[in-house]
Amino acid sequence: MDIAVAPPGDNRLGVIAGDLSLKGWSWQPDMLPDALVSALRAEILERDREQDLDPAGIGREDMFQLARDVRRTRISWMDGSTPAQKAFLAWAEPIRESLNRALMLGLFDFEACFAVYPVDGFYDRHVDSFEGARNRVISLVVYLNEAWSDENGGALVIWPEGADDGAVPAARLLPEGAGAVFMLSETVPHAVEVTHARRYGIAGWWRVNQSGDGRVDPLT
Ligand SMILES: O=C(O)CCC(=O)C(=O)O
Ligand SMILES: [Fe+2]
Repeated sequence: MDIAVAPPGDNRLGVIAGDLSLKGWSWQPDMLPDALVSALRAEILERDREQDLDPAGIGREDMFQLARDVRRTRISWMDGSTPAQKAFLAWAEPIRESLNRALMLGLFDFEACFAVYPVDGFYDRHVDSFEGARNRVISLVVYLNEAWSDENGGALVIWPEGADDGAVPAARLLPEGAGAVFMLSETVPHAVEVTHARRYGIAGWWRVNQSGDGRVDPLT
């Protein structure tokens, strides 16, 4: 069964592009359509129940290392093989096109994973782009939690672009269902505070093409 998903309205896409160029991040409450959130939530709950999730590391491939002192999450990469994933990837595509038009970023592909933070899960302050490669350019996080309150912890803390360690955060966002956060992957530091309730979401990244110098990108 296909899930019909209308693309986000043009105005919202314009606001996101404006926020990104002005301050490097954008918070969009209630951004995902209800039908899409329900389907994605059903899938992440199912994967959680079936324990079909892997401990997340830092970095990828040869740089991959488990780092439980930095990050405690379980993830499952999307491959577009379920109706919910297909609908989510289709929902993300016009955003890529719009960001490319507005900001001339040359975003080329998109990778995403389901992410479950167990009770006591967290992710220390970091930026999303790996050292040495300009692969991830824009980060997207969407939340699939049914209801969330401040006592649940698990807030996403965002610092201003390029802020140093002691800087005052720019925002502290509760992971409320259907909300979406956009960030410049290379320059916006962020962290997930310790969560006191199971916390469900998706993390995704739009990447630029790294082909050249004897390597073909994407690798798959
Ligand atoms: O779940 C969040 O709020 C942020 C996750 C994150 O920073 C990441 O996966 O890189
Ligand atoms: Fe991140």
